[in-house]
Amino acid sequence: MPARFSLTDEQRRAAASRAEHVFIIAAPGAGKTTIAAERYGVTRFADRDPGRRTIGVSFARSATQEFRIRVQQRWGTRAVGWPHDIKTLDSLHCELVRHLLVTGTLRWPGGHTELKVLDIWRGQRGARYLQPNQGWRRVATLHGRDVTSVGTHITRPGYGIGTKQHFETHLANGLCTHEEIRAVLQAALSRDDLRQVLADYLRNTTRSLIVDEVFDANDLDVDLILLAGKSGLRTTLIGDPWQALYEFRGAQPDLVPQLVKSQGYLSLPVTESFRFATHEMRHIAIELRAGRGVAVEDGSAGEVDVVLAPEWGMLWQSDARVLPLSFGRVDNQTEAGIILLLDQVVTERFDRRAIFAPEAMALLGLEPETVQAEGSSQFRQVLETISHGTPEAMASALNQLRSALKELGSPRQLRTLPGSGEEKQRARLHSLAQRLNQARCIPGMTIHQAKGKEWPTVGVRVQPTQADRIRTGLTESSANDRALYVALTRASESVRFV
Ligand SMILES: Nc1ncnc2c1ncn2[C@@H]1O[C@H](COP(=O)(O)OP(=O)(O)OP(=O)(O)O)[C@@H](O)[C@H]1O
Repeated sequence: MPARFSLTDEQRRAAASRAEHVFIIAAPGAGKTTIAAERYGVTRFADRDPGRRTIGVSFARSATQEFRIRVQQRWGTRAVGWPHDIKTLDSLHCELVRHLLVTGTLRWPGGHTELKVLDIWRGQRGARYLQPNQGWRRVATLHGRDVTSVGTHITRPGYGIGTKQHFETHLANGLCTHEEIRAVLQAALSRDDLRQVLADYLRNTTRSLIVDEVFDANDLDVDLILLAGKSGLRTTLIGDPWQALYEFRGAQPDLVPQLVKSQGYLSLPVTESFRFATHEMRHIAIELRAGRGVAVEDGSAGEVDVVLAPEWGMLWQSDARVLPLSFGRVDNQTEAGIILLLDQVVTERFDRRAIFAPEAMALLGLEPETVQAEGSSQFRQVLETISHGTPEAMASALNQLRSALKELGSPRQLRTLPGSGEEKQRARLHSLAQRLNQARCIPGMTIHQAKGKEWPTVGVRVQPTQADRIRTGLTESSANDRALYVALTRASESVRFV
């Protein structure tokens, strides 16, 4: 199937290079995902090596889905049929650990070889939101060939399990999170015998590995790519160091140049960008990348297609025409219920889902099919109540919402929240009520959610200190500056502070 447009010479050279290890570095809109999809097909159909696959990986689920869609549009659905695949790095980790378990190389508690892998522990028995210096948490480790657990100091805030008994019971039930998978894989890679088993597996199953957004890789990912290269896989790394955003997952953009150097990658820069249709945007993109400051004009929410901010809270505090796609992390069942309420509103307004809606349903123990079939009329009544806008209306809407969730089948005890918890939820409902009266709303999302996407006009909402950084110049080594760079380069026509 022909491409919808002709690739440039730079893009074609990058996609079709015969070098075993290729490193493609490209600016926003220069076609990284386009090239990744092209190269996927080139290696997938060129290597007549039945049984050995071409595998494409990326980090976020949304980016992986985009990669898959582009491949299917370009090469047809067969291109990703077995044994070939496009998946997240996290699912490749799971596949490798599964191999170690089914071959008996490692033993999981209870003898499990098929695991249920959660994103986070939240909602599971014994799970708490743990803050640094709050004591110990359990992590998975290897003792000989057995997966077991050990206590460690809490260094990063997040959901975890502090007690040995709860943690090991989950493991013995075949339940874990991606963090346990990463810990086991990391421990396996640090042992020569187990590393060899993984190298053999990669060599026997895979011919070509294509990594999109490689600057989001953490040390484990980089080690795996290194192992893949050493095991004879053709490896392609594609990315932009200015767009590394996954610090929370341990991204270490500095490791990529070391990897590229140590394995003799052929570097192929792709410079021409297709995103920027105006002089204003071309100027902004070039100046920011050169570390120079730019003047971004002020505008109003009414004149942009989307509003981006570093945090969800900043979006809710902005113009009432901005309807954010989430409230952020869901900490309790009432918050989960409010996300489902928001989900109904954003689905109607924008034909897209609220961020964290699936997690909210899981936390409430609700079946997505039931919520879809029966939730709408229940949530409509709650929305009708909050539209009155009074504090009393918000309080009674919360009770109404809790009853609705019970009726939809939530097995959870939906209680009134202690302390200022209830007030916080009323404030959320009030913010949502303000949006319901608007004739037109503009979607709002965090910069992380906007990565890899583009709109004609983009509104950016930042703190005064961040606006100063944009005026004086950004640096690639600062995670905060990189996020600002990603936000400002999402627009094809214009960007405004809102
Ligand atoms: N050779 C080309 N001719 C015309 N349009 C192109 C070409 N290559 C890519 N594009 C278009 O440019 C846009 C950006 O491409 P793509 O999303 O692949 O870039 P990207 O580098 O992954 O962007 P980002 O860095 O923002 O994630 C897309 O709309 C794509 O269809």
